[in-house]
Amino acid sequence: MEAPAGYRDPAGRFGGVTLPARPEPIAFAPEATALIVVDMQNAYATKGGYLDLAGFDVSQTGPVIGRIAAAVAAARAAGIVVLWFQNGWDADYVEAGGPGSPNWHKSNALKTMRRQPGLNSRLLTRGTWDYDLVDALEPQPGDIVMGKPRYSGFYNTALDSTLRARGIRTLVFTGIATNVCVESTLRDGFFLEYFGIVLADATHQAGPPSLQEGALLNIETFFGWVSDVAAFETALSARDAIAAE
Ligand SMILES: NC(=O)N/C=C\C(=O)O
Repeated sequence: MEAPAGYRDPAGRFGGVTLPARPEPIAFAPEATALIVVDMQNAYATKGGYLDLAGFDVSQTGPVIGRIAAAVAAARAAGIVVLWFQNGWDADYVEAGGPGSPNWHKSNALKTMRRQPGLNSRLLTRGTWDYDLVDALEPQPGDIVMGKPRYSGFYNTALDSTLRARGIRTLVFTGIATNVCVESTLRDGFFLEYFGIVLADATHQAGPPSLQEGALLNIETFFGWVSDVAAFETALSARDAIAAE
Protein backbone atom coordinates (compact mmCIF):
# COMPACT_ATOMS: atom_id res chain seq x y z
CA MET A 1 0.00 0.00 0.00
CA GLU A 2 1.40 3.39 -1.04
CA ALA A 3 2.59 5.50 1.90
CA PRO A 4 0.25 8.44 2.60
CA ALA A 5 1.31 11.95 1.70
CA GLY A 6 2.08 14.33 4.53
CA TYR A 7 4.78 15.78 6.73
CA ARG A 8 7.55 13.46 7.94
CA ASP A 9 9.68 14.45 10.91
CA PRO A 10 13.51 14.50 10.52
CA ALA A 11 13.57 10.80 11.41
CA GLY A 12 11.19 10.14 8.51
CA ARG A 13 8.25 9.36 10.74
CA PHE A 14 4.76 10.29 9.62
CA GLY A 15 2.28 11.79 12.04
CA GLY A 16 -0.05 9.57 14.00
CA VAL A 17 -3.22 10.30 12.00
CA THR A 18 -4.00 9.27 8.41
CA LEU A 19 -6.94 11.20 6.95
CA PRO A 20 -8.83 9.93 3.90
CA ALA A 21 -8.61 12.74 1.37
CA ARG A 22 -8.44 13.64 -2.30
CA PRO A 23 -6.24 13.05 -4.25
CA GLU A 24 -4.80 10.61 -1.66
CA PRO A 25 -4.76 10.00 2.12
CA ILE A 26 -2.77 12.59 4.08
CA ALA A 27 -0.94 11.90 7.33
CA PHE A 28 -0.42 14.46 10.06
CA ALA A 29 0.65 14.72 13.67
CA PRO A 30 -1.98 16.48 15.81
CA GLU A 31 0.73 18.19 17.87
CA ALA A 32 2.18 19.67 14.65
CA THR A 33 -1.17 20.69 13.19
CA ALA A 34 -3.43 23.74 13.41
CA LEU A 35 -7.12 23.99 12.57
CA ILE A 36 -7.59 27.33 10.81
CA VAL A 37 -11.10 28.84 11.00
CA VAL A 38 -11.17 31.49 8.29
CA ASP A 39 -13.31 34.59 8.74
CA MET A 40 -16.41 33.08 10.33
CA GLN A 41 -17.71 36.58 10.91
CA ASN A 42 -21.22 37.99 10.54
CA ALA A 43 -19.78 39.79 7.50
CA TYR A 44 -19.51 36.50 5.63
CA ALA A 45 -22.01 34.16 7.26
CA THR A 46 -24.99 36.14 8.48
CA LYS A 47 -27.89 37.86 6.74
CA GLY A 48 -27.41 41.60 7.00
CA GLY A 49 -23.63 41.23 6.97
CA TYR A 50 -21.29 42.56 4.33
CA LEU A 51 -21.52 39.72 1.80
CA ASP A 52 -25.33 39.70 2.02
CA LEU A 53 -25.46 43.49 1.59
CA ALA A 54 -23.08 43.19 -1.38
CA GLY A 55 -25.48 40.76 -3.06
CA PHE A 56 -23.85 37.40 -2.29
CA ASP A 57 -25.96 34.42 -1.17
CA VAL A 58 -25.25 33.52 2.48
CA SER A 59 -28.50 31.56 2.99
CA GLN A 60 -26.75 28.18 3.14
CA THR A 61 -24.07 28.98 5.73
CA GLY A 62 -26.00 27.58 8.72
CA PRO A 63 -25.04 23.91 8.25
CA VAL A 64 -21.45 24.98 7.52
CA ILE A 65 -21.31 26.75 10.90
CA GLY A 66 -22.50 23.56 12.61
CA ARG A 67 -19.83 21.46 10.88
CA ILE A 68 -17.13 23.98 11.77
CA ALA A 69 -18.20 23.69 15.41
CA ALA A 70 -17.82 19.90 15.15
CA ALA A 71 -14.37 20.18 13.56
CA VAL A 72 -13.25 22.64 16.26
CA ALA A 73 -14.45 20.31 19.04
CA ALA A 74 -12.64 17.33 17.48
CA ALA A 75 -9.46 19.36 17.01
CA ARG A 76 -9.41 20.62 20.58
CA ALA A 77 -10.02 17.08 21.91
CA ALA A 78 -7.02 15.85 19.87
CA GLY A 79 -4.68 18.62 21.06
CA ILE A 80 -4.74 20.46 17.72
CA VAL A 81 -4.40 24.21 18.16
CA VAL A 82 -7.37 26.19 16.83
CA LEU A 83 -6.66 29.52 15.14
CA TRP A 84 -9.51 31.92 14.31
CA PHE A 85 -9.07 34.60 11.66
CA GLN A 86 -11.07 37.79 11.46
CA ASN A 87 -10.76 39.77 8.25
CA GLY A 88 -11.01 43.55 8.42
CA TRP A 89 -9.56 46.89 9.30
CA ASP A 90 -9.35 49.82 11.70
CA ALA A 91 -12.26 52.27 11.77
CA ASP A 92 -10.32 54.76 9.62
CA TYR A 93 -9.56 52.05 7.04
CA VAL A 94 -5.87 52.90 7.09
CA GLU A 95 -5.10 49.15 7.01
CA ALA A 96 -7.42 48.73 4.03
CA GLY A 97 -5.15 50.89 1.88
CA GLY A 98 -6.29 53.98 -0.07
CA PRO A 99 -6.66 54.36 -3.84
CA GLY A 100 -2.98 53.44 -4.19
CA SER A 101 -3.81 49.89 -3.04
CA PRO A 102 -5.45 47.34 -5.35
CA ASN A 103 -7.44 46.34 -2.27
CA TRP A 104 -9.25 49.69 -2.46
CA HIS A 105 -10.30 48.85 -6.01
CA LYS A 106 -11.16 45.16 -5.54
CA SER A 107 -12.63 44.88 -2.01
CA ASN A 108 -16.36 44.43 -2.44
CA ALA A 109 -16.80 45.72 1.12
CA LEU A 110 -15.06 49.01 0.31
CA LYS A 111 -16.90 49.29 -3.00
CA THR A 112 -20.24 48.65 -1.28
CA MET A 113 -19.55 51.41 1.26
CA ARG A 114 -18.59 53.84 -1.51
CA ARG A 115 -21.86 53.02 -3.28
CA GLN A 116 -23.87 53.20 -0.04
CA PRO A 117 -22.20 55.85 2.21
CA GLY A 118 -24.70 55.06 4.99
CA LEU A 119 -22.73 51.83 5.48
CA ASN A 120 -19.44 53.68 6.02
CA SER A 121 -17.40 52.26 8.93
CA ARG A 122 -19.91 49.41 9.36
CA LEU A 123 -18.38 46.74 7.12
CA LEU A 124 -15.33 44.68 8.17
CA THR A 125 -14.50 47.22 10.87
CA ARG A 126 -12.99 46.06 14.12
CA GLY A 127 -15.47 46.52 16.99
CA THR A 128 -18.60 46.17 14.87
CA TRP A 129 -21.19 43.37 14.65
CA ASP A 130 -20.13 42.79 11.05
CA TYR A 131 -16.53 42.09 12.12
CA ASP A 132 -17.49 39.86 15.06
CA LEU A 133 -17.44 36.09 14.83
CA VAL A 134 -20.88 34.51 14.49
CA ASP A 135 -22.57 33.82 17.83
CA ALA A 136 -22.51 30.04 17.34
CA LEU A 137 -18.70 29.93 17.20
CA GLU A 138 -16.79 31.03 20.27
CA PRO A 139 -13.02 30.83 20.77
CA GLN A 140 -11.95 29.15 23.99
CA PRO A 141 -8.89 29.68 26.22
CA GLY A 142 -5.91 28.20 24.38
CA ASP A 143 -7.27 29.10 20.96
CA ILE A 144 -5.54 31.82 18.94
CA VAL A 145 -7.55 34.73 17.50
CA MET A 146 -5.80 36.74 14.79
CA GLY A 147 -6.84 39.67 12.60
CA LYS A 148 -5.87 39.85 8.94
CA PRO A 149 -6.16 42.85 6.59
CA ARG A 150 -6.02 40.96 3.30
CA TYR A 151 -7.44 37.77 1.85
CA SER A 152 -4.37 35.69 2.73
CA GLY A 153 -3.72 35.09 6.43
CA PHE A 154 0.02 35.09 5.72
CA TYR A 155 0.27 38.77 4.78
CA ASN A 156 0.66 41.57 7.34
CA THR A 157 0.07 39.09 10.18
CA ALA A 158 2.09 36.98 12.63
CA LEU A 159 0.67 33.72 11.25
CA ASP A 160 3.90 32.19 9.89
CA SER A 161 5.98 32.99 12.99
CA THR A 162 3.14 31.82 15.26
CA LEU A 163 2.99 28.47 13.47
CA ARG A 164 6.76 27.98 13.22
CA ALA A 165 7.23 28.78 16.90
CA ARG A 166 4.91 25.85 17.63
CA GLY A 167 6.49 23.46 15.15
CA ILE A 168 3.29 23.34 13.12
CA ARG A 169 3.57 21.96 9.57
CA THR A 170 0.01 20.93 8.68
CA LEU A 171 -2.91 23.35 8.39
CA VAL A 172 -6.52 22.11 8.31
CA PHE A 173 -8.81 24.76 6.83
CA THR A 174 -12.45 25.60 7.45
CA GLY A 175 -14.40 28.83 6.91
CA ILE A 176 -15.49 31.36 4.33
CA ALA A 177 -14.89 31.94 1.50
CA THR A 178 -13.53 28.77 -0.03
CA ASN A 179 -12.55 30.52 -3.26
CA VAL A 180 -11.10 33.67 -1.67
CA CYS A 181 -9.58 33.77 1.83
CA VAL A 182 -9.52 30.01 2.40
CA GLU A 183 -7.82 29.23 -0.91
CA SER A 184 -5.56 32.31 -0.67
CA THR A 185 -4.26 31.31 2.76
CA LEU A 186 -3.89 27.63 1.85
CA ARG A 187 -1.99 28.56 -1.31
CA ASP A 188 0.42 30.85 0.54
CA GLY A 189 0.88 28.15 3.16
CA PHE A 190 1.83 25.75 0.35
CA PHE A 191 4.50 28.17 -0.87
CA LEU A 192 5.81 28.38 2.71
CA GLU A 193 6.06 24.55 3.00
CA TYR A 194 2.90 23.91 5.01
CA PHE A 195 0.73 20.89 4.17
CA GLY A 196 -2.77 22.27 3.55
CA ILE A 197 -5.98 20.29 4.02
CA VAL A 198 -9.44 21.77 3.46
CA LEU A 199 -12.54 20.22 5.06
CA ALA A 200 -14.87 20.83 2.14
CA ASP A 201 -18.18 20.64 4.02
CA ALA A 202 -16.92 23.15 6.59
CA THR A 203 -16.45 25.84 3.95
CA HIS A 204 -18.69 28.04 1.84
CA GLN A 205 -17.92 30.01 -1.28
CA ALA A 206 -18.49 33.68 -2.13
CA GLY A 207 -20.39 33.53 -5.41
CA PRO A 208 -22.13 30.71 -7.30
CA PRO A 209 -21.75 27.03 -6.28
CA SER A 210 -19.45 26.48 -9.26
CA LEU A 211 -16.81 28.52 -7.42
CA GLN A 212 -16.95 26.05 -4.51
CA GLU A 213 -16.32 23.13 -6.81
CA GLY A 214 -13.67 25.02 -8.73
CA ALA A 215 -11.76 26.01 -5.59
CA LEU A 216 -11.83 22.45 -4.22
CA LEU A 217 -10.62 20.98 -7.53
CA ASN A 218 -7.89 23.61 -7.71
CA ILE A 219 -6.75 22.84 -4.17
CA GLU A 220 -6.66 19.06 -4.61
CA THR A 221 -4.94 19.34 -7.99
CA PHE A 222 -2.26 21.93 -7.25
CA PHE A 223 -2.02 22.99 -3.62
CA GLY A 224 -3.24 20.50 -1.03
CA TRP A 225 -5.76 17.90 0.01
CA VAL A 226 -9.55 17.86 0.32
CA SER A 227 -11.41 15.94 3.03
CA ASP A 228 -14.50 16.42 5.18
CA VAL A 229 -15.49 16.87 8.82
CA ALA A 230 -16.76 13.33 9.41
CA ALA A 231 -13.52 11.82 8.08
CA PHE A 232 -11.54 14.26 10.24
CA GLU A 233 -13.48 13.29 13.38
CA THR A 234 -13.19 9.56 12.62
CA ALA A 235 -9.45 9.71 11.92
CA LEU A 236 -8.78 11.58 15.15
CA SER A 237 -10.90 9.23 17.25
CA ALA A 238 -9.20 6.20 15.62
CA ARG A 239 -5.82 7.61 16.66
CA ASP A 240 -7.11 8.08 20.19
CA ALA A 241 -8.38 4.48 20.23
CA ILE A 242 -4.94 3.18 19.19
CA ALA A 243 -3.23 5.40 21.75
CA ALA A 244 -5.56 4.05 24.45
CA GLU A 245 -4.65 0.39 23.69
N1 LIG B 1 -13.10 35.87 3.86
C1 LIG B 1 -13.14 36.01 2.51
O1 LIG B 1 -12.99 35.02 1.77
N2 LIG B 1 -13.40 37.27 2.00
C2 LIG B 1 -13.75 37.44 0.67
C3 LIG B 1 -13.99 38.71 0.16
C4 LIG B 1 -13.78 39.96 0.92
O2 LIG B 1 -13.30 39.91 2.07
O3 LIG B 1 -14.08 41.06 0.38
